[in-house]
Order: sequence, then structure tokens, then C-alpha cells
Amino acid sequence: MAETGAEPMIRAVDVVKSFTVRGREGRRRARTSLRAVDGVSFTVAPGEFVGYLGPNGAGKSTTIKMLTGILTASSGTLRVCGLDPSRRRTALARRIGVVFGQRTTLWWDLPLRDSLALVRRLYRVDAAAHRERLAELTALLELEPFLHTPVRQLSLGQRMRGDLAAALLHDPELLVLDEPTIGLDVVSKTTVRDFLERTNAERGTTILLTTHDLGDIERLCRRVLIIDRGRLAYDGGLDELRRTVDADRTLVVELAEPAPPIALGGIAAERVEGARQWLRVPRGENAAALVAALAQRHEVRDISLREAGIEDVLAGLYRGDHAYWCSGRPVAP
Ligand SMILES: Nc1ncnc2c1ncn2[C@@H]1O[C@H](COP(=O)(O)OP(=O)(O)OP(=O)(O)O)[C@@H](O)[C@H]1O
Repeated sequence: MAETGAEPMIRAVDVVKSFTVRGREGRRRARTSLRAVDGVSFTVAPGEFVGYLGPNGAGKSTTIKMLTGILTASSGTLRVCGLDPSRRRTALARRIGVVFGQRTTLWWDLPLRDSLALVRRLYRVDAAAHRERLAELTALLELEPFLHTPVRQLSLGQRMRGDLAAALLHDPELLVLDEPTIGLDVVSKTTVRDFLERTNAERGTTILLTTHDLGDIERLCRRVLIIDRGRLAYDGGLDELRRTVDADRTLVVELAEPAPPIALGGIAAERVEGARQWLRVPRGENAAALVAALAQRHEVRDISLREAGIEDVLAGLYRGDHAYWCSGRPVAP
């Protein structure tokens, strides 16, 4: 992370959240303690756009609930905008915006416009400032066509745009998003991503984004934090992550005619479709030598080498393909 002299927007030091889980041990009822977040430390500087990633059940939502004061940490230190979230929840609410993609904070039966007016009162936003900000958000998020529609009649994409407006009406310093593009179609996703990018770049709003959407990650997150089984496993840039993991590449070969699966040394075709074959090139393997050997043995029409995308990198990490991943130690960016 680029450290600045400023106070971090988020500071987490050795944060733990344990839950008591009821289960059975043989025929006995038993209570066990589950560490959903297990000693997580990181900082986020003002103006950063950070992805908070990890497989299902990794501890992302639990972290977000602690950051926003919904849950109290079992131990460790947490400061958001310099405040302890669980003790200063109301003060913090005026300085942050939160959007949960799976549920709305808007009033179900009210038209969107009235819902947003109520948000103004909750956050005690001055009427003139509200008018100005609402006009701006209405234009950016294209809310006009459905401002007078009750929230319950809005499509998912319209509702998400309404929720984003509600979260940003009081011009918060930090925006925390939990799966904001879940279930949205391509056009709505693009609108939401464009909007988030602009909000971060032009207003300097710090954004922490939890998502499983690879498009969100590639498009928006310069830095990612990856959590697995409650532990922080990576903190650094997306490009460094690709390089650190050095995931396998794929050679796509178009032969002159269909042939049985190619086998060259230890490398075999993983997929065959007509004359086209896909070969996984392991890390450290010399792709040029492989191409030369292929050309000697087969009549090749076309060949291309596909670098691992972020999808391959994350899939490898989540599968536990990489040693450091299982150790749970942070990897230096
Ligand atoms: N209130 C709770 N009581 C007991 N266990 C909980 C509670 N909330 C979460 N957990 C457990 O804590 C772990 C982390 O859950 P969390 O919801 O933070 O994961 P997540 O990374 O957000 O997952 P997903 O991507 O599936 O939303 C899981 O094992 C979950 O079952």
C-alpha cells in the first residue's frame, strides 16, 4: 500500500471475531468456538480503492460488519475514520456509506425520491446540499426514470443504483460495498462500475469492495486483500499477485486437421474441440521450446499463448495450490 502521512481510513490490528457454534459430539450437544476472523491486520489509506476478496465463508462479511459497527470484535483494535466502530456507531454512520448487494436500506413502500428524502433527515444533511447532491447522483446513476417508483417495484439494477445514491447522499469519506453487482446484468454492472470509479477518482472517496465478480476486481481494484479461513493471505497489487502466483498459462493450438490429444513430455492436451486443442503450460516451463516441439511433430495452423487471468490466479489460490496460501501468512507485495 502507498503509505501517506495521513491517518489511515481503516486500521485493523490483529482483529479476531469468534462465534459460538452449537453442534453435536457423538450423542452429546456441544458448543465450539469458530474464529470467523482470525488475527487480521491491514490499513487502508484515504483515497484508496481496495478489493476484499476470498472464497465463500472466508470471513469477508464478518469483517465488514465489524468495520461498520454491526458486530463487535472479540479482540484486536479497529479504527474506521479514527473511530472505534462498535462504540461510535452513530458518529461513524455520518462519515461512511454502506451498501449490501443482497438487501436494501431503502423503504420498500416509498417512492425512491421519498426514501432518499428520509435518508437526508437521518443523516441531517442540509436541504440545499441535499438538493445539489441528489441532482448530481440522479444524473450520474440515471435515476430520473424511476425516482417516483416505489422501491418494491424497482428492478434489481435500479434498486442498486438507488441504494448507492442513498449511501452517498451525505458525501461519506468511506464507502463499504458488499457484493454491489450481484445479480446485475452487464449494462447495470457497467453503470455501477463506472460510477464507483468516478466516485473514487473525482471525489476521492475511499472504497472497500467485497465481490466474487472478477470483472469488478479487474476493472476497479488496484490493491486487493485476500482472506481465507479468517486469515489474511495476501495484501498487495493485482499485478503483483499475478506475478507472485505465476499461475499456469494455456497454449491454444489449431492443427491442420482433428487429431488425438497431443502429448508432449509431461504436457497433455486438457481439452480437444475439432482441430483445436488446449494445453496447460506449467509454471517455469519454456513455452518457446514447447511450441518448437509441437511444430516439429504436428502440422500447426495457428497457435496462441494465453496468460493466466485473474480468474485462474484466484481459483488456484482458493484451491490451495500455492504453499504460502495454506500457511496463512501475508505475502509481501
Ligand atoms: N452469526 C454467526 N454465527 C456463527 N457463525 C457465523 C456467524 N456469521 C458467520 N459465521 C461463520 O463465520 C464464517 C465466515 O462467514 P462470513 O459470512 O464472514 O464469510 P464470507 O467470506 O462473507 O462468505 P461469502 O462469500 O459466502 O458471503 C463462516 O464459517 C460462517 O458460517
